[in-house]
Amino acid sequence: MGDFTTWKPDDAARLIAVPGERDDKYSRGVLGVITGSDRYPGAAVLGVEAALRTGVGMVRYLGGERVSTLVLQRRPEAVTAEGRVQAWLVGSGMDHDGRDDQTVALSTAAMTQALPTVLDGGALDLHEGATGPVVITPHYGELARVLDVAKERIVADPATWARTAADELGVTVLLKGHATYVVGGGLALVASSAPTWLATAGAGDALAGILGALVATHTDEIAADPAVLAKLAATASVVHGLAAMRASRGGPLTVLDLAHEVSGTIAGLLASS
Ligand SMILES: NC(=O)C1=CN([C@@H]2O[C@H](COP(=O)(O)OP(=O)(O)OC[C@H]3O[C@@H](n4cnc5c(N)ncnc54)[C@H](OP(=O)(O)O)[C@@H]3O)[C@@H](O)[C@H]2O)[C@@H](O)CC1
Ligand SMILES: Nc1ncnc2c1ncn2[C@@H]1O[C@H](COP(=O)(O)OP(=O)(O)O)[C@@H](O)[C@H]1O
Repeated sequence: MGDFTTWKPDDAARLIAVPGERDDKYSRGVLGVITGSDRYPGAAVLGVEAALRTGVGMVRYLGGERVSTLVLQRRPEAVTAEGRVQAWLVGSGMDHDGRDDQTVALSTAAMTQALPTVLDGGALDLHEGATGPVVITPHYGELARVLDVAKERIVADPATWARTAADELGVTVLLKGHATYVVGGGLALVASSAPTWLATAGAGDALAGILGALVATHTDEIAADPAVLAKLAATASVVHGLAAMRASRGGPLTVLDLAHEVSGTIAGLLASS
């Protein structure tokens, strides 16, 4: 993996924000989430579930009525009213070619608040209008679209393309695959703790939720040091991979089972650090 540093569970454990006695739901961090669409409503449910399992003061989900109803049916903890947030997660399950007016307006407003933002799925191109630090989470096909290169070139050398993307786009890049490469803030990290059973629809939506929660609970640290965003991205990948191991137990997994295992994965990381 060349000059990429392997990000290990011990490293990840240091990037978990444990609430203090004086913390409340607001001081811990509020994650604003603009994900899902009528075409892909499940992506919103999976991302919110994974974010809450990662630990965050509040998830504020903003989306269409149908998707909001599905999110609330699964997670009544989610707040669906607009309000202040510390970080954004935008784009998982967003219909890239058919973003509706409400989604465009919400996403555009989110991108100009100078807050740390995770961009996934159908919102990867919104990094251009962002005023805050951005981490994008493409798979190979999505990065090919963003950079307008053939997917085969990225498949052949993902580590190099993760670097190229970070340089060209000026954002932190988390490039998903069996090994996940993270480049940003002067760091080049790789996480490869995931079982191959993780190659299943919706797994990336859960990863985005995990990362969103980690970002929302570290906004002061990100403001102080841009490299923290890359460390959080690699941590999300490690947590995701370990939770997938626990959900899999050597066999197939479902993404909700993975999300369920995130809480125990984090407890395990903290206990062994
Ligand atoms: N339950 C839900 O609501 C779910 C919602 N989801 C949401 O759906 C949206 C669309 O996501 P998507 O990845 O399915 O399609 P899209 O971005 O158009 O891919 C473009 C092309 O890229 C390729 N390609 C794809 N994956 C690849 C990979 N891992 N590694 C390498 N290549 C890969 C493939 O090209 P091919 O290999 O066929 O040439 C594909 O045709 C997105 O917002 C997501 O969040 C999903 O998470 C599923 C569960
Ligand atoms: N062969 C593999 N081995 C381990 N993990 C994989 C493999 N292929 C994909 N993954 C992981 O599964 C997830 C798939 O995400 P993504 O492609 O965005 O799917 P979706 O859009 O359906 O959620 C990513 O976290 C990626 O790192």
